[in-house]
Amino acid sequence: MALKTIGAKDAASLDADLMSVGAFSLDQLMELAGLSVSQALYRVHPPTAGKRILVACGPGNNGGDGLVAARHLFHYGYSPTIFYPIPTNKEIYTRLATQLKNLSIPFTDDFSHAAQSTDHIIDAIFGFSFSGEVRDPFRSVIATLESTKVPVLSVDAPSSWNIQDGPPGNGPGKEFMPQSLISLTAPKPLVKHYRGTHFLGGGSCRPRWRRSIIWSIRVILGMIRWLM
Ligand SMILES: NC(=O)C1=CN([C@@H]2O[C@H](COP(=O)(O)OP(=O)(O)OC[C@H]3O[C@@H](n4cnc5c(N)ncnc54)[C@H](OP(=O)(O)O)[C@@H]3O)[C@@H](O)[C@H]2O)[C@H](O)CC1
Repeated sequence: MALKTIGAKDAASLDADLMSVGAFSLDQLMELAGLSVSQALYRVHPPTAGKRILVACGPGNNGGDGLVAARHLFHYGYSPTIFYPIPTNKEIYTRLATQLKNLSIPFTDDFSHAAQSTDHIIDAIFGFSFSGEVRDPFRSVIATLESTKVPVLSVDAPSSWNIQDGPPGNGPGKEFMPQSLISLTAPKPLVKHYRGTHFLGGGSCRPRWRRSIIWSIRVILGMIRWLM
């Protein structure tokens, strides 16, 4: 099924419109994004399948979605562990990290070690603002995601993939194909290279294709309305 997609530039300007004309705050959008991520994880990996969830968080808003998702997962009964190697100083991220620490959710510095004793991984490293080749300290993290046998749910984009063109031609990530992907706001063009379970917001695109088409149309109409 061909899905309508929006590129990185349009996704960023849609978010900017939501926060200006739409009067949403970043906290609200991130909370909804992280909640959707936690629900997608629950769908593909209920707690009975294993409660240990390793959440890899990058330095941008994609990482913020991961921090929010971890809090919700804790309240569903999972045992999340956070890998967050470049904690960002902006207030929103420090509050999200404090909320997790207040719940005694552990943070780890060693991703490859943590990946050996977890039941599922959430890849919230890079979203639609990723560009170029993966830089350190994330190169070895992407290599671990690529080689691990543990299932991975990627948030908005499989980290290391070009938002427009999909997997990189070489370097870390060229073989990375997460078991699940959740697209936020709308699918990005990279989804045409994706093979796996695909969620849109909180709903899976496979069995719920009618709903995803309607949802995509709503997003496009919304974009046109904001632009006029
Ligand atoms: N509407 C929604 O549903 C919402 C979705 N959200 C999520 O936000 C991301 C986009 O967030 P953004 O902060 O714009 O960017 P990213 O998180 O994708 O990444 C930015 C950081 O990544 C670094 N970066 C970029 N390229 C590389 C690279 N090649 N190697 C290493 N690091 C890289 C970048 O560093 P710079 O030094 O380049 O600035 C940034 O630190 C979207 O995808 C959703 O997941 C929001 O929650 C809002 C609501």
